[in-house]
Amino acid sequence: MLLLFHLLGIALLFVPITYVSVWIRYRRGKIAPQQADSLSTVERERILYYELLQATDALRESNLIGSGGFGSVYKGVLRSGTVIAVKVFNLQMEATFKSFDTECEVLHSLRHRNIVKVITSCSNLDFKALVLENMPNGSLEKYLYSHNYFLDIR
Ligand SMILES: Nc1ncnc2c1ncn2[C@@H]1O[C@H](COP(=O)(O)OP(=O)(O)OP(=O)(O)O)[C@@H](O)[C@H]1O
Repeated sequence: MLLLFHLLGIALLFVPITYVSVWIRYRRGKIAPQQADSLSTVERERILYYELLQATDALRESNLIGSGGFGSVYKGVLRSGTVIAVKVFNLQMEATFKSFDTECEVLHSLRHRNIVKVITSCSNLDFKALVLENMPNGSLEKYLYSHNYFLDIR
């Protein structure tokens, strides 16, 4: 009889523990796909290659703003009317792939009024570009190292 009480006690303990652990596993399982979903939403928000071509008039020479160590920057206008700067990475150089990934990662995680904002990116096997907020006053470098440009800091 005593043994029966013991077994009943164990069973009574076992049932809620099992229930709680199954519930925790179920919640974890439910949360993981939600995170994946939100990531894929970010992916989906990436701009399409043809949209970038449309915005920059097929990377027209007259839209070229400047060039840097890893590629060229073009001015463009999205269908919404937003003026953008498209940094197209030169994939001829091996280091460019790493630079694109690093710039994506760093600029996406930084948010400051003095740091250029990354609107989105466009990436496939043979084309990589960052869509940046357009800085109409151009490079800070020219203000820092030229005698002909002055910043109005009043
Ligand atoms: N968001 C922007 N808005 C307007 N012009 C920009 C923007 N980003 C870059 N530019 C222009 O394009 C030029 C090239 O920029 P880019 O970032 O490719 O070169 P960088 O600043 O020398 O950096 P890196 O060589 O490391 O890529 C800049 O000097 C600037 O004149």
